[in-house]
This record gives sequence, C-alpha cells and structure tokens, in this order.
Amino acid sequence: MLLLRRALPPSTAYTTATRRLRVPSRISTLPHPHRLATTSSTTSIDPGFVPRPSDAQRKTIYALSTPPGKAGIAVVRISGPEVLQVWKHIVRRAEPEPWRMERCKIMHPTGGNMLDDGLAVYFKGPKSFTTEDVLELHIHSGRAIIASVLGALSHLPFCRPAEPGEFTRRAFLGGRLDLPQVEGLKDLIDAETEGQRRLALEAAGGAVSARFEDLRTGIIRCLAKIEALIDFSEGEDIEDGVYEDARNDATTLLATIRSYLGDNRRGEILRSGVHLTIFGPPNAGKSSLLNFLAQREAAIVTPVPGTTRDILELSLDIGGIPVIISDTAGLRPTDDLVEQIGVERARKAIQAADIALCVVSCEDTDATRSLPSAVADLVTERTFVLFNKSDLRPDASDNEPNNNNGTPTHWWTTSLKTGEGTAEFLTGFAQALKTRFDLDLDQDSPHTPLITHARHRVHLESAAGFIEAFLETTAEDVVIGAEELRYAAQAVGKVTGRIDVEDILDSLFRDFCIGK
Ligand SMILES: Nc1nc2c(ncn2[C@@H]2O[C@H](COP(=O)(O)OP(=O)(O)OP(=O)(O)O)[C@@H](O)[C@H]2O)c(=O)[nH]1
Ligand SMILES: [K+]
Ligand SMILES: [Mg+2]
Repeated sequence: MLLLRRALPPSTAYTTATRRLRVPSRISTLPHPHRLATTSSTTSIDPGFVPRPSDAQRKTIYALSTPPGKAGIAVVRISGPEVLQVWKHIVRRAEPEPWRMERCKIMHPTGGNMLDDGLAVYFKGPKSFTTEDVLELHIHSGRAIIASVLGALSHLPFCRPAEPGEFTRRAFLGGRLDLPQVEGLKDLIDAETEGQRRLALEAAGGAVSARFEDLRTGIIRCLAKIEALIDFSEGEDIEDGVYEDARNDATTLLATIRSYLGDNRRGEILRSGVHLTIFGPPNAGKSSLLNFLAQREAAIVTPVPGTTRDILELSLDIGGIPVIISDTAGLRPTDDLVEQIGVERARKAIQAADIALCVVSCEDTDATRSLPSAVADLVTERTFVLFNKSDLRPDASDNEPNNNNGTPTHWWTTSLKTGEGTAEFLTGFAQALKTRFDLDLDQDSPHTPLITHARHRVHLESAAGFIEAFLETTAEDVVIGAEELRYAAQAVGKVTGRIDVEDILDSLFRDFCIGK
C-alpha cells in the first residue's frame, strides 16, 4: 500500500472514503487512482478532539471566579442552558436585559431570606465568554456570603459546580477560543513579568492562531493544486506549470516553518523562563551572587569552601525576563561523598541550562585572566563570566577571560562585598540576556516569537517533515505527494485544534482556476 511508505502516527490516519464524499461532485465523478490506494480502517478522529456534548448533556455550571477571601467584591459565574432559570430563582425578577449590569437582591431559591445585595449581569449566548448564556453575580467578598450564594446555587437541581477550567473548556468547545488562545489565556493569568504578559496577550488575542492558520491555509492551497493534478491530468483540463507552482509554494512554506523553528526557543524561554546556572570554583562568591540577585539571604554563605551542596533554585525577574537561577556546589575534586554528589549535580545543571554564569574570584586568576582549569573547559558560547572579589585584587586587569579554547564571552568584574561594579553587571547582564534571546521588550517587536509551547514545536517539526517528504516526490507520485501535504496541514491544524483539511480544501477547490 502506498501509505505504508512512511510510518505515520495513528492520529493522522485518514479515511479516504469518507473524505472523498465531500469533494465537489464535478470532480468526484472523475477516476481517482488513490481511492484504492489509501483506504484505511482507522478513523480520522484526532485523540485531542473532544466531541461537543449536546445541550441536553450539558448542565448549567457555577463557580466563584475571583480568589476566595475578604475583598470588595467577588464574582460568581454561572453558565449553561438554565441560566435564566437561575435568574428566576435567585434574583426573582422579570427576564434581565442582556449585557446590562443591574442592582439586585440575591435570594435563597427556597427560603425567603436575602443572601446579599449585589449586582448581576446577564450575557446572552453566544455573545458571552463560554458562548452559552452566562450570568455573573457581583457580590460582597466574604467567606460567609460566598458560601451562602454557592450553597443556594447547589439547591437548584439543574446546576452543578464547575470543574477546574470548565468555563474556558466550554469557550473552546463553543468555538470562542482555539487552543493557542486557551494557552494564551492561561499564560496571561500566570504571567509574572512584562515580557510574559505581552507574549500571552498576543496569543490570547488570536494573533498567534492567525499566523498558524495562515500557514495551514498556505499548505492547503498547495494541496489543492496537487489534488487538481490528480483529478485532471496536466495539459488536458488544467493550466501548465501547476505542479511546479505547487513545488515552489511548498519550498516557501518549508522555509517559513524552518524560520519559526529556528527561533532559539525564544518564545518558550520567554514564557517559561531562562534557565541560568551559576557555577565556578569553591568560594568564588556564587551563593553571594544568588543572594545579591534575589536581594535576600536565600543561600548559605560562609568562608568555608564547599558550603553549597544541593542545587538551590529561585525564580527572578531580570529586566522583564523571567529567569530561573540555580546556585551550585563549587567545582573541585573531593573525597567528601556529599560534596561529590553536589559537584555531579552542578555539572548536570550546567549542561541543562540555557545560560551559565561562571563566577571566578579575582584571587584565582592571573593578569591574563586565565580561568582555573576546573572551569575553563566548561565555558561554551552560552557562558557568561563574572570576576568577583575585585576588592581583594585592586591591581587586577580588565582583560577578556582566557579559557584557552577561544570561546568569546561576556564578562564583568564586581566586588559583591563593596558593591563595586554590581550596577554595571546588573544592567549589562539584563541587556546580554535580551540580546541573547532576541527579546526586545521595549518596542512592539514585529517578530514576536510564534512558538511558546513545546506542543507547537512538535507539530511544526512534523509538518516540516511532511513537506520535505512531499518535495522528495516527483510529478509521477502526485498521489503520495498529496497525502504528505494533507498530513502537513493536519499537523499545523493540531496547533490551533482545527484539523479538518477538507472544509478549506473544498472551498479552495471551488475557486481553483481550472481550465475551461
Ligand atoms: N572580599 C570579598 N569577599 C567576598 C566577596 N563575595 C563573596 N565573598 C565572601 O567569600 C566567601 C564565600 O562566598 P560564597 O558566596 O559562600 O561562595 P560560593 O562560591 O558560594 O562558595 P561554595 O558554595 O563554598 O562553593 C564568603 O565569606 C563571602 O562573604 C567579594 O566580592 N569580596
Ligand atoms: K563558601
Ligand atoms: Mg555557595
């Protein structure tokens, strides 16, 4: 069978028979050589696809949408088909005017007692967050009030408490949000730095999805050309050069995907944080540096070499960039079993880091600034160097560090004891990180990284693989070529959660310029 040529993940398996039913009739009446070739018994449903439950199965859900505790207001959100019933039972008024805040008494549905004096707003579906009818109750935020309102809702048989993330899930299922927007929304709530906020806002607003969708449509356009060649042989009913056109399109698309993938993981790093490992010989001042950056006594600092054993990890905001810093044991040969384990862990942490900062005491280096042998070999193009304890060697030069392997690196000189050079180090280091990861947070960068989750990278890599496979086929293999493109489109579609190639293919096919 033709499709066995490449091992395909089961999720991309495709039922050609069902697919073909939706191709426009004037085309499907023609012979399809690949109809026989690509029949498969597996279904085309992606494991990530969640069928939309019917309204009958869908209960009305409620939850407190603000953090619990004492505050000015709390918002209880209710979503589902019975929202107007909820209104009737606990606000006890005529039907609400949609999207208008109303002052109201919130009543217990069975007893006659009033629970709070608050505000309510009704969002009529589909113009709501979940696309269902939504009611928001703005009440005073206090434990007893919140408990009484949630308790009252639990008395309504058609309501149940929402599961974690269920409002957003319904927004996704209702088509209000696609997957990058859901991810963006979560990242936005989790954002702790300016860079994270901007990146997440872009995703939540749909700009990221639009770029993935452009890519997917581009692949499908290319596929439409190949499909046309299958249905009409070139030169007969169809313009010349269509095959070449499709190949050129595919080459451009591949270059675009490659450019997205070759982003040094900027988006993922900006979202989840730069992993920075501090390393160096014992007593260089590594833990002192961690404490200086954290502005608190997070790590134990003593004059005893070998003080730090375990890795100590902290998350910090350095110039708008989230940085996860690891302080490690000083590197030296040792007979102490515990210290040996610490040194081993330090080496692993250096390897795993996005960036390493090698701290060396000015006392441990000479006028040529040769790095001690224990650390010189660990310097790579991802390493920055800090010469510390400049107060102990006022005569120290300011030469570039010499690691004997010629790797150029950024370096600074400080005294963490007197504070000399620390301000320059801080600004220089933040700038070096921005440059390193191409994170220009000060301007509205036109080249915001596209990939912010490992999931995006996996699907784009797989799409690139399929397009490459298409480019390896020849004009005689158009049937296989079309399948490769179809898989490529599906791989990109998995990023946004849209995997149905046929909808778009059909419409493109209809517009496709076929000779009269
Ligand atoms: N004179 C001077 N002493 C410093 C400076 N920075 C740190 N120290 C001292 O150097 C000693 C070692 O500092 P640590 O921060 O514990 O060094 P470390 O590299 O973490 O050491 P280990 O964890 O043992 O590998 C402490 O007594 C610090 O107070 C500096 O700039 N000048
Ligand atoms: K020490
Ligand atoms: Mg230490």
